[in-house]
Amino acid sequence: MSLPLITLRDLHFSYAGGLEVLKGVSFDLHPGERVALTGSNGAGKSTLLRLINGLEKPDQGQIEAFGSLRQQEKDFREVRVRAGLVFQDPDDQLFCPTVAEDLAFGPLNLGKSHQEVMDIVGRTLSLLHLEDLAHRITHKLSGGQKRLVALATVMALEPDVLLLDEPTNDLDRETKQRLIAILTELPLAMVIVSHNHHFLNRVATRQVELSEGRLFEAAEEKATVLEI
Ligand SMILES: Nc1ncnc2c1ncn2[C@@H]1O[C@H](COP(=O)(O)OP(=O)(O)OP(=O)(O)O)[C@@H](O)[C@H]1O
Repeated sequence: MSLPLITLRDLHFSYAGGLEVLKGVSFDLHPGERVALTGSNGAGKSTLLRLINGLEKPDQGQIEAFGSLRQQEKDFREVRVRAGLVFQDPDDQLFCPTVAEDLAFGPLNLGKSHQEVMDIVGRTLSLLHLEDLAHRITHKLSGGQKRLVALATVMALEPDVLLLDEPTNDLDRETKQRLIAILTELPLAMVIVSHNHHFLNRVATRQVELSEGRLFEAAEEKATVLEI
């Protein structure tokens, strides 16, 4: 198997003044893997995604991403673009007046030309079947629509890895099916946090569980790892 995109080594983490949430977590994410990250409420799943993305820093342990050790804030700028985190609450992700502007914000910030950005926005909306929402006012969208648009804003950065925190919340059955089809066709590695086991069984190639601050590999691997 190819070299991992992300490696976590013996991560320990506590929020200020709180109990230790992670007590020595090690994990490799390989190209093409779609890893289901499960665990009970408060187990530390969102926290682990935030650590991968550098939004929290470990008390102890190492994070390697895309071939480099990442320690300081500046090391994580590239990681945040290449490992796109879709937050549990879309309102944390969407802040522009319209959907198209929200999608354009990230690529414009990366210095892409107006034409490139227009192409990316069009391509991403079409990939997620969201063309009809392009000129809608973001804060007036439904919960499910916001969730898909939040995913689109991350996809517009053309990441190598997706970190998805509860991606099916607010989605109706049909939209969930559409999301399953989209995710399983994307040639990206993913870590997917969800309590929806039906969804995870359809999408994930591997499952890990966080329990009492430690990460356990599920005994059986699911569908074969996507070869890319
Ligand atoms: N900003 C914060 N400050 C202090 N404690 C926090 C903060 N964010 C989360 N926690 C605590 O850290 C623990 C892990 O939270 P986290 O959100 O990572 O769990 P989770 O597994 O994603 O839970 P859920 O399935 O309910 O979304 C919880 O006890 C939570 O209360």
